[in-house]
Amino acid sequence: MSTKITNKEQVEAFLESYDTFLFDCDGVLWSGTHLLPHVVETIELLRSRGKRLIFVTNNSTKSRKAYTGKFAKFGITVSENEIFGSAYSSAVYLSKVLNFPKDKKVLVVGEKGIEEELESVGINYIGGTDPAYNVEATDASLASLARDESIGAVLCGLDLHLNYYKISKALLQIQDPNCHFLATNIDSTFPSAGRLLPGAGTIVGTLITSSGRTPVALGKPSDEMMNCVKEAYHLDPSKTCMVGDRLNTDMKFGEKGGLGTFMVLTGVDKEETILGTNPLVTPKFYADRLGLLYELLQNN
Ligand SMILES: O=C(O)[C@H](O)[C@H](O)COP(=O)(O)O
Repeated sequence: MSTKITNKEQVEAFLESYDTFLFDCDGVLWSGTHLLPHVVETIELLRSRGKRLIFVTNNSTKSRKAYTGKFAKFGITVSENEIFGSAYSSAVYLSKVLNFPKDKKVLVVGEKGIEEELESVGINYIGGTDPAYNVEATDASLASLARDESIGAVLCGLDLHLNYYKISKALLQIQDPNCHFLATNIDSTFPSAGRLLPGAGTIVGTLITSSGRTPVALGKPSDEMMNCVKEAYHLDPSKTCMVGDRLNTDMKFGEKGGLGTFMVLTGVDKEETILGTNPLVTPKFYADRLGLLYELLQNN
């Protein structure tokens, strides 16, 4: 049974239960370029109560460093080490878990965020935002594709400049079973300006369908990401709460990791889904929006 937070006493009890909050970003703090109501005030409230905040996003288009800029534009001061994105999680996995060889390269299907995080851990890559991959698919360009033995992994995330040539190149590589197939995340959609847009999972899906392979996914709700976050921040799961807008990523991630869970209704999943029969996860708490925590405390 999920508790809906609707009054001041519930907010106080909720805040008392946790000392660390993991925040999803899209659909919780903002929707595309639109900041959600009283988010800044709620973050300030939590900081004033001495809470530790970590922003855990599946959006791989920006690196941790670039994310600090996005937060700043919204008037939220966040340091780089408070941000943990799926691009970084993927870079850590390649470097620490796979010990990715120095003489091999990662073929990136994705954006600058992935490139910058791979650079931060010293991993070589090709593809990504390189204009040389903006190639029209013609008989000639597709015939010119050849498997590159120096590529040891394909890492696929949200790619806003996707094209058939790039996908064909990635498929050619993962047809070799020795080439790792990784996905930053597999979200089917993400909220932007009140609508849902196709998520990284739809792009990864083209490679899953064409190759018949399943990637190792490194965003929420993967254990790989949770292990990485737990190790980086020495979390006490019983005092940590995952805040998100989506059952199959954020809430699942929190539940599997043994954390408290708090869902807001400003993103992908709605109240009917939580209250319906057999929801995928039952969040411990939920509320109409994150900013309500601040708003309810203003009432006498
Ligand atoms: O990659 C995507 O599909 C989106 O960027 C992703 O869904 C956003 O993730 P969130 O910030 O909600 O974790």
